[in-house]
Amino acid sequence: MTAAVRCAGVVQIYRAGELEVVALRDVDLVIERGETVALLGPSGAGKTTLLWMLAGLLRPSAGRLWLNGTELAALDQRRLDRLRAGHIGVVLQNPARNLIPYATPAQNVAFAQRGVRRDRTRIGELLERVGLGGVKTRVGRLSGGEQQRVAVAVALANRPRLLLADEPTSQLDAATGRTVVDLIRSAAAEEGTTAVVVTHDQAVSGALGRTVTIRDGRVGAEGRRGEDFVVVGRDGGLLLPPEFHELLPPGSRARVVPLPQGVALHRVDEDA
Ligand SMILES: Nc1ncnc2c1ncn2[C@@H]1O[C@H](COP(=O)(O)OP(=O)(O)OP(=O)(O)O)[C@@H](O)[C@H]1O
Repeated sequence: MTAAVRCAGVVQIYRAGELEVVALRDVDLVIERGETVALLGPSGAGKTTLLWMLAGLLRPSAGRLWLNGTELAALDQRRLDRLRAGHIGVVLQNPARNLIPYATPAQNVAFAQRGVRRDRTRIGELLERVGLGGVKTRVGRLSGGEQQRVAVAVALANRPRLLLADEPTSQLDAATGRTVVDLIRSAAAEEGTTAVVVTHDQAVSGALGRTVTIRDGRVGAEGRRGEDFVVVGRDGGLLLPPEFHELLPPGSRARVVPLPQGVALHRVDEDA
């Protein structure tokens, strides 16, 4: 089956005058349809950059990117806009940025359905699920957490193939955060929506099917069912998890010892 997301050697370099920041270096990633992925990693690792790329808001400096088998670089702006409106739901870090402040939650979700089939039942259901059913207040007057929940409903308005959410529970308490995660999980299970969620919240990452940890612009680790694995990069490189830095400090030398199913790394001390 065609993967929902495929990144091959994706690089992003931001240029600010003389300065170059390499935000992503050779990201290889495949996400299957209906998977729910938590994108983890320290601040500045490149998570938001990767999300923006998957949303078609940023074109990679190098590398290739496919959504459901369609290479984004091959689309002209009109086709890209159509793909984004119909098939991609996005929750930005600051949710107020993609909401209409003078409209009600229901009007906001309805607006997301413009140009696509209007589905009033869906609007009501989504707002009910995020605890905002029947709320007639203008969105600009709602709290940050309520706006965040409206943004999730807006992003799911068209049963997107791909949901991209940047810290969608950052302003929610644990119980409300869980309702948002449950909604994302049921969109995946019932509608095949693939979700990529940037989060620092372990309750969120633990409830999603897979974790992908970005470190220093690369996929450093992946986890499933509570277990973390390192990922071998296209150059053969490995990013050792920080908890092993004491055993193998940066710059240390190690002997690579082959084993039947992989290799072991044995530190070689100076006098060995
Ligand atoms: N528009 C930009 N111009 C220049 N540098 C940028 C720009 N956007 C991001 N960066 C830099 O790219 C790197 C990755 O940033 P990004 O926002 O993707 O990280 P992040 O993992 O999402 O961080 P956080 O968890 O703090 O949101 C950082 O070093 C950041 O300073």
